[in-house]
Amino acid sequence: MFVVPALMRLSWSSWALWRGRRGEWERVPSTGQEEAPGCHGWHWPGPGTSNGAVLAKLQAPSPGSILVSETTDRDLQAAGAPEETAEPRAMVPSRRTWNLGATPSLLGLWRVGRAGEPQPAMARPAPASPAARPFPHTGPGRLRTGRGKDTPAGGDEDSGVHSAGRPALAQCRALSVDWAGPGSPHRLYLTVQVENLKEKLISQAQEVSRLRSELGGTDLEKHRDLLMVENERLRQEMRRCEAELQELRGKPGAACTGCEHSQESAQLRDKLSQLQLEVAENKGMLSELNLEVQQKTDRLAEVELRLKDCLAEKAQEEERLSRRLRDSHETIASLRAQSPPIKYVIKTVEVESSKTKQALSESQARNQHLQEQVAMQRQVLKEMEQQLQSSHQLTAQLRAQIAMYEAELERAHGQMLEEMQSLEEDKNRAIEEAFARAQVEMKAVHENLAGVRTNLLTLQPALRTLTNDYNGLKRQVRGFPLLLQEALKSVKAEIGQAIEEVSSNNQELLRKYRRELQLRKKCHNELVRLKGNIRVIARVRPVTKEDGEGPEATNAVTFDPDDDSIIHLLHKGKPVSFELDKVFSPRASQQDVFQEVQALITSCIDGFNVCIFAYGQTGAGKTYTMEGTPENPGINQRALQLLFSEVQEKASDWAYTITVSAAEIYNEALRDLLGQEPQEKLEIRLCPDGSGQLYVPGLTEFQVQSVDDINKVFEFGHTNRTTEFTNLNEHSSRSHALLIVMVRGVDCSTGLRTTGKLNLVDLAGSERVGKSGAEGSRLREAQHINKSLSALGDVIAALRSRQGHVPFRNSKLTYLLQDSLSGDSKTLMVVQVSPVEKNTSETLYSLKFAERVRSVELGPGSRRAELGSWSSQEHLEWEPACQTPQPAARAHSAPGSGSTSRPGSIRRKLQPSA
Ligand SMILES: Nc1ncnc2c1ncn2[C@@H]1O[C@H](COP(=O)(O)OP(=O)(O)OP(=O)(O)O)[C@@H](O)[C@H]1O
Repeated sequence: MFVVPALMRLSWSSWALWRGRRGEWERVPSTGQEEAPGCHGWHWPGPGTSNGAVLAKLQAPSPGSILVSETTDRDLQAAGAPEETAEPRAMVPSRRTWNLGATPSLLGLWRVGRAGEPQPAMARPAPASPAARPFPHTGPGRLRTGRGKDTPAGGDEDSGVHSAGRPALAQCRALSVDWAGPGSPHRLYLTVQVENLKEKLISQAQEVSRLRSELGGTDLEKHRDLLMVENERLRQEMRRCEAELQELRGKPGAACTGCEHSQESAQLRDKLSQLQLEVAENKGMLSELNLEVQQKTDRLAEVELRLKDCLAEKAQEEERLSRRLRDSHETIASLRAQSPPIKYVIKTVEVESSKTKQALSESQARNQHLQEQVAMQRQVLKEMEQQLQSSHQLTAQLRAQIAMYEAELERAHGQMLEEMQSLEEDKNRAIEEAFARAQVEMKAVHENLAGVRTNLLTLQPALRTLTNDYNGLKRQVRGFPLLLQEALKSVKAEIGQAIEEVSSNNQELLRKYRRELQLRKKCHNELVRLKGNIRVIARVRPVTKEDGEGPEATNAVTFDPDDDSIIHLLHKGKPVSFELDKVFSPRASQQDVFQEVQALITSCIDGFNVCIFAYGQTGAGKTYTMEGTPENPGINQRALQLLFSEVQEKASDWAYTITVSAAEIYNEALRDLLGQEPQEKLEIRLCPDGSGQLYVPGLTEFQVQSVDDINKVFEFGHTNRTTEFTNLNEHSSRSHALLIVMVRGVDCSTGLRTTGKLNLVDLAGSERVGKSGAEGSRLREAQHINKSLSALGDVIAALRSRQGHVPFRNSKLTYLLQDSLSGDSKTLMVVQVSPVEKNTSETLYSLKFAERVRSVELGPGSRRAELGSWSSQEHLEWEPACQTPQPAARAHSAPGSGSTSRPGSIRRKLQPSA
């Protein structure tokens, strides 16, 4: 880059030096239209020259007049070759800015003005603006020597110059007589040649710089950088592909033939194809770049060759010039040697004119001056040679740099090739892997396809069969409505028949069910009957704090561990045994007692009347057994609970209604415990419908649906009793309390109605108050109690002896319980026993009464004998004959055997009294 300015400086300085030394060069003003813009005329203002003599000087040049123009050697060549062209057309400077259409004439171009007298015709207007100037750096008055990169107007400047040949020496001779003079055309020609060479050097340097800039630094490096960036991108892309491949390899079942992997494989194939395309593009770009580099290299070599040629030509030209110079010197010497004619001439001239002598002396001086100039020019030439040498060195350096750049380019190219090779290998490897994987997947797909084909082949017969079946079914479907109608008809007939059968079966089953129900009832009834329609059980309460302490509070009751129907009583030191249906010790729970009762509850639901009453002296535990406590309820509560649960179990077939009434008999007066007026005495009457049923007008009846309702009823009755009597405990001991439960059922399927009545009776205390000498109200109470209890005994005795007349009306109690003590009714008497010594007399009488009741039922033969009427105190005053405890026979012993089976039985003891 620094070559061109250096050369330009060198060129300009040489001209400036030349002019500065001479101080005689002046610019020729541009003149007229013959001179194109940019043509600067310079003339040598020799003495005695005129405008009109310019052409004559050119045609017959004389010393002191010269034109230096910014022309090429071709211009000068054309100018110095009048024999070749009639008009000096080639004098037109070969700049493109010249108007080549207007061919200047020698007269216009080679006009020489006198010093200090510029010719208007030769004046050339200055460029309008710096931009209009072909070389802006060259101002007016400055000699412009560089041609720059301006294209020659003819387009064949270089070739034209060299091919057409430079002006021959003969031509120069023809143009100038004084070849050796300082202003001779020959010297001018040489000077111009030197300038042309300089220009060529500058041009070559510029060309070299341009090539260097084109080849080395900028574009190639940029391209190389671009390629490196592209390579880096391709590397990253390849690494990413490798990572993806690695990831695909790492995935389990990556070789499977799933759609996802196929898609990934396709994507990879696409990427690979893209990479291949990019590699191909890069290859193409690289080849283009290589081609360009090769072209640039060729051009560089061509320029170098041209430079060499120029140098060679320059050397030849210098040699030729030196040869010419020598020839000129020799010619001058030979001319000088030809002294006679010269002397003759001189003498002639001296003779002819002193003026000529003067001109000769001036010419000699001028010749001397030209010689000095030639010497100076030689010096300049030497300097220029040195400069040329330095430019050679620069050229060598540039070549070295170019070589270095080429090496670097080669290295980059090699690297790029290596990277391309590496990328190619990676690409091939990836392609191979992808291809292998694709092959595996394709193989699996083929296998699947083969399997599918096999299945298809095997399915085809099945498909045919199915098609046949389908067609058959289609035909069947077409006829299906008819078939359906027929089938429906037959099915309807079958269903009707089945319904009839089922209906008849149901009727039969219903009949059987009813029969079975009746049978069950009968069996149950028979079971109860076998157990005894009147069953007697005893329950001994435990010793309580109320019994006190001491000998009177000792236990006088014992039990047979092997027979739960025997109870032993130690009375006045003598043991007395009694046999009942069951004896419960003090350890027996309420549930144990209730288990003996629950069969009667079932009978009540079946439509039987049931009567359960507790008998015993005051404080023996009657109320506890019947009512119990809230925490441990007695027979009443449990019976009703069982009643509700049984009713709910049968709710699907039976609709039951349960009603409850509560009454009290005190001193033979019947009172409603649930009524609004509990003090009102009620009467027992026969139903007016003639059914023989009894009813109590005014007795309140509550319908209950749950145990809670029952509890409310009990609470209400208890409240009535409390309100009526201040000493409830005392009163309750002297009255009979009755809970009357009516169970009415309807068979939902048959409409059969059943009615069962459950009487739960807590009798008054049975102690012998009358024998103890009680008086007044106590006596009256005792009499009523004894009367009612005796009446109960009479009724029971009459029932078990199956007498035609049962004295129910002897007391309010038996009268009210009439329907529950007759017929198929079931009766259970619970004899409550106090275990302590002080109550043994009352216990003895209670047990006697119970045993009598039970024994009366047994033995039909003795029944009649026992059916005599009991006096009101008889059951209390009877003394057992058997003092020794004996095992008693069961209630269901064979009739007639009872009197003989057990010597100590009540019946036998009763016989004498009968
Ligand atoms: N089996 C038993 N277990 C525990 N305590 C009992 C038992 N039987 C009765 N008792 C208790 O004995 C006492 C008297 O009982 P209860 O009032 O039931 O006798 P009662 O025969 O009904 O008397 P009354 O004729 O005066 O009504 C009560 O405190 C009762 O709790």
